[in-house]
Amino acid sequence: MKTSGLSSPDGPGYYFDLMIEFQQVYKSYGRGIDTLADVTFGIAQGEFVFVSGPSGAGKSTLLKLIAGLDVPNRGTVLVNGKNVGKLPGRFRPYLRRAIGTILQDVHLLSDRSAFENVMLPLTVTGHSRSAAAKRAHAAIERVGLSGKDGLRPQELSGGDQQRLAIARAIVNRPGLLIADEPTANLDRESARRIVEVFRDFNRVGVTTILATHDESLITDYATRVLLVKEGRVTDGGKRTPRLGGEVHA
Ligand SMILES: Nc1ncnc2c1ncn2[C@@H]1O[C@H](COP(=O)(O)OP(=O)(O)OP(=O)(O)O)[C@@H](O)[C@H]1O
Repeated sequence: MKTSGLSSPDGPGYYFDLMIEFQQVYKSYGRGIDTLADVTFGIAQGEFVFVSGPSGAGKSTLLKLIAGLDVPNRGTVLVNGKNVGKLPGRFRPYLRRAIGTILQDVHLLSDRSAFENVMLPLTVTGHSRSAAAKRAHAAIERVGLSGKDGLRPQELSGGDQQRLAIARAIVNRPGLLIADEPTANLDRESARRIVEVFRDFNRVGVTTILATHDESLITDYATRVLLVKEGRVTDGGKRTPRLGGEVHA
């Protein structure tokens, strides 16, 4: 991928492998206030990044811009070198599949089993029913929900519902996983276990971006923090989490 003129927190070479690039991005929702203003940063392939900041700061907005669910008013958002804001409509399904997205409202289908919820993203990808079922079972196993395939979302605990949302997000094997407050409403222990599920995916190479305002999770797990506050994004750079975990390049 090409380099950019961005300053690098880690010296030359860092931006050669950029997966996500924000270049002077502005986003407002038409009330004269910029939710995001002049935001410039890059995320390299394989990073494990937390997006933090107070409620209403713009964390969800930032994630939606990456996922192509919203477009900037000014500036450029590149994902894998593609300008997401200008992506022709016919390419959007490919972007959706390249990014595993877990938004704040989990949007699991309550009238379908856990297995059927995970199968859904595969129905549009042209897999045979048996190949899709194999993948769905593998995804369910990867997030630790084996044996719960037949349960409906409302029969699962809050933590297990998040696991199910993660299984559905990764079933198409995306290279990028983004999750908005995936541990909200979970007790401390369940929250940690969910972050560890994400960390396991990151360890096998999935670039992972988690929005949270939970400082203890950041202390324990973050290898890099982007702080969103009053429309600005401050890059905290690389850090060593309390619970170890290697810092990715
Ligand atoms: N679709 C929208 N239309 C109008 N305003 C919006 C929209 N989405 C977000 N906003 C506004 O933009 C600001 C940032 O919202 P955002 O949801 O990105 O913040 P956040 O940091 O994720 O907050 P929280 O932690 O509470 O989820 C808020 O003032 C919000 O009201």
